[in-house]
Amino acid sequence: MESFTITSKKVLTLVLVIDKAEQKVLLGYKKRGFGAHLWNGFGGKVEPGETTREGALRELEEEAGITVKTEDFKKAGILLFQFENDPVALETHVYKSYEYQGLIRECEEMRPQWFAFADVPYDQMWEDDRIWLPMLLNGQDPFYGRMYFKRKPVEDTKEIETTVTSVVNTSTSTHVNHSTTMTGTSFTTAQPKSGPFAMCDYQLEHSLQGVPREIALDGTIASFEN
Ligand SMILES: CNc1ncnc2c1ncn2[C@@H]1O[C@H](COP(=O)(O)OP(=O)(O)OP(=O)(O)O)[C@@H](O)[C@H]1O
Repeated sequence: MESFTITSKKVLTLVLVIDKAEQKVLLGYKKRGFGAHLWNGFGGKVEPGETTREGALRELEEEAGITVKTEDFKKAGILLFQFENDPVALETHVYKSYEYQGLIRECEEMRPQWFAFADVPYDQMWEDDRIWLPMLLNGQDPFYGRMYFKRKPVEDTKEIETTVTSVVNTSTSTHVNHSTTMTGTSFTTAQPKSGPFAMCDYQLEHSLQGVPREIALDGTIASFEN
């Protein structure tokens, strides 16, 4: 994991609004920027002077036009995204709400749409979403995950061979180690076509006793929320 060493991190947010009665989740189609052409929750960078909660609520209002009351807004977990040969990790604070106020509307960055839990378009989302989003939808939060990404080769050749070298599965944690032979970039069925990165490894712990507040640079949980 030498090439995945990190020296700093950027703090991001990701918000999932859920209609529990209808078993639907609100996602947004990202029209531009990082993760363009993928469906995802709403969120973005936390601005100076803002808490992660404030940043998450602001992005939800900007990108989907809706607000959530503080008491309904729950921290679901933290995901640390690490990229090969990039010392800056993305520490993403994930929030969820079963309630919202206002009218959902599109903006120049995001097109919101409701999806039944069974119809979430995982093949058009970041690859890590299919790992943690089902847990969030099933109420198995709080969770903590670390996801590792490699840049896809530029040339668009045909095949990709993926070998699962180790799988460790316990009731509350999953660790999968993929060794990927990067002979091609045909990520057609299982992976997003448009993203320049491929996930090569991840760790996830869910149903944690507490809600992680921060991840240290060595990847461990630095502190829990009170
Ligand atoms: C690598 N695997 C990933 N899996 C799932 N989600 C991911 C992600 N990597 C980034 N994300 C999310 O994508 C949004 C980017 O936000 P991003 O557009 O960069 O921020 P912001 O809106 O502040 O940008 P502008 O500066 O306005 O363009 C933000 O919610 C962030 O949590």
